[in-house]
Amino acid sequence: MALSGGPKDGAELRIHDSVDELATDLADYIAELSEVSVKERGFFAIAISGGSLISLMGKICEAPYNKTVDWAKWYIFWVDERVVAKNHADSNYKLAKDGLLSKVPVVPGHVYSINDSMSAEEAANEYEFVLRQLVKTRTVGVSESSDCPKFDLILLGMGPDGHIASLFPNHTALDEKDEWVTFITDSPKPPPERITFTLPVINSASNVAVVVTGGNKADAVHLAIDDVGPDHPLLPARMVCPTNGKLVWFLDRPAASKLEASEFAE
Ligand SMILES: O=C(O)[C@H](O)[C@@H](O)[C@H](O)[C@H](O)COP(=O)(O)O
Repeated sequence: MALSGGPKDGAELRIHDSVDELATDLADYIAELSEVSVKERGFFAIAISGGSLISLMGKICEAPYNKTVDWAKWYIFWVDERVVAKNHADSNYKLAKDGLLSKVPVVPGHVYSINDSMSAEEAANEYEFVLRQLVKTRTVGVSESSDCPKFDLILLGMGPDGHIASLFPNHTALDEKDEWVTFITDSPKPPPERITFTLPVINSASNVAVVVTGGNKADAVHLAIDDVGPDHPLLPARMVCPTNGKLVWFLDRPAASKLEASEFAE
């Protein structure tokens, strides 16, 4: 049974008894948002991360979703990417292509992978340029309160240190306010060179989901969600707070095991 609620800034928590149950709920959530966006805007602009998120999203490629989702209307982006060749084992594009995109009829021209023949800085600039063109045509929406793109859905994982996308604790990339896409060359999680959406872009989305499983992330989940006060480190995941959008945390029991909010305690 999923336990839902929202102790922090209107965020919704969906805590699941098993990873399988979480994966089904996540597929339902994505399919529903896709349907709403296609109905309202004619497109579904979705940005995905790397890591365990991709296998947790796997059910979206299975029945019934593989037949019911309007795949032709999907426009797919990466919240962050490692600066490696697209066929490299570390590539987030390769992970998603092998695990998801090769299994459903998405339109190849709607898959916005990062240019892998450039430096991190050039690739970030080019990705932002491409996004700006798509915002002009409204394929990707535009935020009412900033000049940022407004993705229909941004899907994030979270590391045990509380990083999301390629935004790591205490890194200067967290302070980036002007760029939509930035780059880092010193990622504490290998590989070191990455490009990433900035916080203003993540927080301009209509919907953001953070998908976290496993007891090794329970401390970070607690610090990201509970009312811990200023003496604790401000984790990047805690800075996810959509301005006009909706935030949902998908957690399994081990990841949620250190949450203090009484209604979520074991
Ligand atoms: O490219 C990356 O490294 C990711 O986009 C990163 O932000 C990931 O989502 C988290 O590190 C969680 O990864 P796991 O779910 O595998 O722990």
